[in-house]
Amino acid sequence: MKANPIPILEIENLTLSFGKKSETVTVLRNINLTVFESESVAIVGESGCGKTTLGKTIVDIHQPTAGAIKYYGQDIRKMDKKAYRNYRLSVQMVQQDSFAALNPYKTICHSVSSPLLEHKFVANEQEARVEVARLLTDVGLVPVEHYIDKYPHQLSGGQRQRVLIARALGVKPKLIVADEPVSMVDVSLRISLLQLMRDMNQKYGVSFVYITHDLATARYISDYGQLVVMYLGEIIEKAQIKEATTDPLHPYFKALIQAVPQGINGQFKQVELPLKGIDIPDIKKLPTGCPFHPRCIYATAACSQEQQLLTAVGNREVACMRVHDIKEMVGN
Ligand SMILES: Nc1ncnc2c1ncn2[C@@H]1O[C@H](COP(=O)(O)OP(=O)(O)OP(=O)(O)O)[C@@H](O)[C@H]1O
Repeated sequence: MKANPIPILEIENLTLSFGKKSETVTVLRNINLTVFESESVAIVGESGCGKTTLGKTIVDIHQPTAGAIKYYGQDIRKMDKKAYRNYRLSVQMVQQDSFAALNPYKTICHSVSSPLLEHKFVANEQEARVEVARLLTDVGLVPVEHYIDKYPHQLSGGQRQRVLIARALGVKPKLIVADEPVSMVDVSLRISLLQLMRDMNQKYGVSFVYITHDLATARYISDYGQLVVMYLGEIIEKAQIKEATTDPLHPYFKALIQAVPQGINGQFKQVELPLKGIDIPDIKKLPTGCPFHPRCIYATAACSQEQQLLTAVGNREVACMRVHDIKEMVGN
């Protein structure tokens, strides 16, 4: 952690429900998270745990049912028009599906230059083209003339993701929420895209919130940043990325770490996961007490009745009442 880091975004006691009355589903509960300048935060968890919903809430596509989001200390719901516009430009989202995110009938130059012209980052189309060329170079789409006048279908998935990152960078954001940016990209190209986010983070100091179900990729995005583990709409562990992945504390996070394939002498070892069951409970019918207790090998009767909220354990936060007992039992 850098000395005196400045918070860009503070999410406070955020809850979000979809639907009305009897149909209500609470998808995010009690989320507290601060993202600092130049930090890359990785949000991990199984499918359906609420990662995308949280990402969309950060950019105000979804509005919280309770709680607040602050941008540089100001509640986004209480901002005047100018401050709100600045927040919307400064907090960008890069979606998972690059094909859907780009207009198939517009060239790359058009798609990347539109926000530049709309928000007056450039004076005219000529200037816009120069800036698009600079942005494409920045994200590694060189030589630029091979890409600038192409249509989305003429590029690969990895190249389209680079275009989306270029478009987001054009409006000089402070924070980019990248939702599974590499999941639809060939495995061979994933690391280079993660490296690009890392480079942009280092070159421009842009913070990233990197959403992924693939824990193995989370360690690639930064040396400086938090890892946030979600389970059924809640954060269950929050720690610095490096420390967290070498010493997971929550039993669910321990299982996630063990699920990451580990090659030993070129062979992949089949590991038995420390879970009672692999099925994720339905978010609409949450278990009583700790939501993880039906799958937890360390759960006691108390875990089915009471829920431990996220609590400081050393320099991280964990939502498990048995965390100290488990540490003693497994000896780490
Ligand atoms: N607009 C919506 N209306 C109702 N329910 C929704 C809506 N959007 C998401 N959900 C529900 O919210 C829950 C969390 O979905 P979300 O997409 O945020 O999860 P996720 O962790 O990003 O999953 P994945 O990794 O599969 O994308 C799911 O049960 C989903 O069905």
